[in-house]
Amino acid sequence: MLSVNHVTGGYPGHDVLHDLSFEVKKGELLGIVGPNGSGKTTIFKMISGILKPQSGEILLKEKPIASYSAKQLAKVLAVLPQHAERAFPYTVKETVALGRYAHHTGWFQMWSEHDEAVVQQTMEQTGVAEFQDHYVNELSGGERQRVFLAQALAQEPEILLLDEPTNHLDLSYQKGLLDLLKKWTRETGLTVISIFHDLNLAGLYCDRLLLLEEGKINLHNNPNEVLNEERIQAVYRTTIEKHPHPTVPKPQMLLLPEKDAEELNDYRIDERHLEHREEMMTLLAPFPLRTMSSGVVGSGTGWYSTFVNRHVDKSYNCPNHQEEMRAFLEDHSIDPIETVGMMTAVQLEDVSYRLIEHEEVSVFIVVTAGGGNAVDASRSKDHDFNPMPGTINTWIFVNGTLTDEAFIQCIMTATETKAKVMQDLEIKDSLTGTIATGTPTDSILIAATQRGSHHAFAGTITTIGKLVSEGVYTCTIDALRKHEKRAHQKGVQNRGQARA
Ligand SMILES: Nc1ncnc2c1ncn2[C@@H]1O[C@H](COP(=O)(O)OP(=O)(O)OP(=O)(O)O)[C@@H](O)[C@H]1O
Repeated sequence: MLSVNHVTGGYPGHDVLHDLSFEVKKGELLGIVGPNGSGKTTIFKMISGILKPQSGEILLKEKPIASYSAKQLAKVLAVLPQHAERAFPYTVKETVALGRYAHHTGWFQMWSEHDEAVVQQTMEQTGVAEFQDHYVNELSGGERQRVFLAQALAQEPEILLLDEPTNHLDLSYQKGLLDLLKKWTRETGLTVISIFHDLNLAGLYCDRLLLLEEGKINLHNNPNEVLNEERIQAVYRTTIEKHPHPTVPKPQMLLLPEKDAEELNDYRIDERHLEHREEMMTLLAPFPLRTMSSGVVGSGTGWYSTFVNRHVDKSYNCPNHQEEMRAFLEDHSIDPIETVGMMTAVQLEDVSYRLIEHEEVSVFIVVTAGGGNAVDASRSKDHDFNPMPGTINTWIFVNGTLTDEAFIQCIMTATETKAKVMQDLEIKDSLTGTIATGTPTDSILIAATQRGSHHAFAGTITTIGKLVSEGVYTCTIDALRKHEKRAHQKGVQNRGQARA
């Protein structure tokens, strides 16, 4: 659809673009990103024929841009400029109708039914139809932006150039506009090239991104490749972090205010963040932690800031326990999207937690445990599948930065430690009579602040491994003993009542 070949040029005495080459396919949504002054608007001006390259050429549908008359170009290409603030005393409908100019052959050509239908449709699509008789200069910035978008669409272009289209739009219109553009590219083959300052929006919606740096292409590739943390930090010269989007497989670039970044470096998750609420225990982190977990919600890997261990009755049996858990969290004003949530039949008062430190790193361990349902993993084939609410739930908060490998090793270290606790306390699998290794529905959470000291490994004898094994060992023993004591007291009580 569009081919930019070795384009160099800019303004008199000021070459802005240096040997730019890229192609845009029909139906593609290409995002142009880059710091202020990197040449985004300049390349737009060249594609729309306002500026001529000093060397190189731009082909639109295989014909040089320069060979199109203004009217021919307007039939193929429409532009929504950055500052769509040209307020003049026309009504919304009159303004949108100007977009039909390219389709009229003479001054006196009649306004056709098709013209009317296109104008009405684009006004509907952009949400401006309801004020079509208002004057443009009486609208808000966002409303005006949508009017000029409707005008560009009324041109029925094959390619649409948008300079920061979401600039004046509120969240709902940003999403609405970008969803619509994406739909058009897919369904009608409209090609869209858009400048974005918001890298997250660009990453969410664009098929590919063109990253400009000082008038040159730094990278032209899919969003995940372009939105690389080191690359964006270097090009934009600022501190950002790349996080996976919580619900769609797209990258999100997060800005960290310099001061906060420093403050958060030695931020420590500990018992200050732990809260007991009715039926549940929560840990609320002030920022999302990188997690790997086997929770009922928020399981797998992600970034979560709320951690819930919920008490349920032993008889809890729900066909869709994830959905039920989400509804439970919502009922308690907890956003399930932000949450790793687990269940346990153990009384939450019997929790055991402990912060263990070594020099600049610390680990906060929280365990609830009951051994009544224990199983020997080496004899699991002897058991029927009858999952009960998890009885050993282990939370490991690492106040430091872990690699993915260290996350996995943390899980191994904690699991080995738990099995050793079962062995040392001689907790048996009631079916096989052998020493158990855990319970069939135990859950684990590793959550790291990803700030401060860096740890590549967390096997048993590494710095992190030692903290994890010590914490998990002591907390699991403590939690199991508390649980056992409660069970014993309950047994004594029951026997007493029976005798009475
Ligand atoms: N009319 C002009 N005459 C001379 N130089 C200009 C003109 N317009 C822009 N420039 C210069 O060209 C360079 C690139 O500007 P351009 O507007 O293309 O950047 P941009 O990437 O769109 O920036 P922004 O993100 O700030 O909109 C800048 O150094 C700018 O000062």
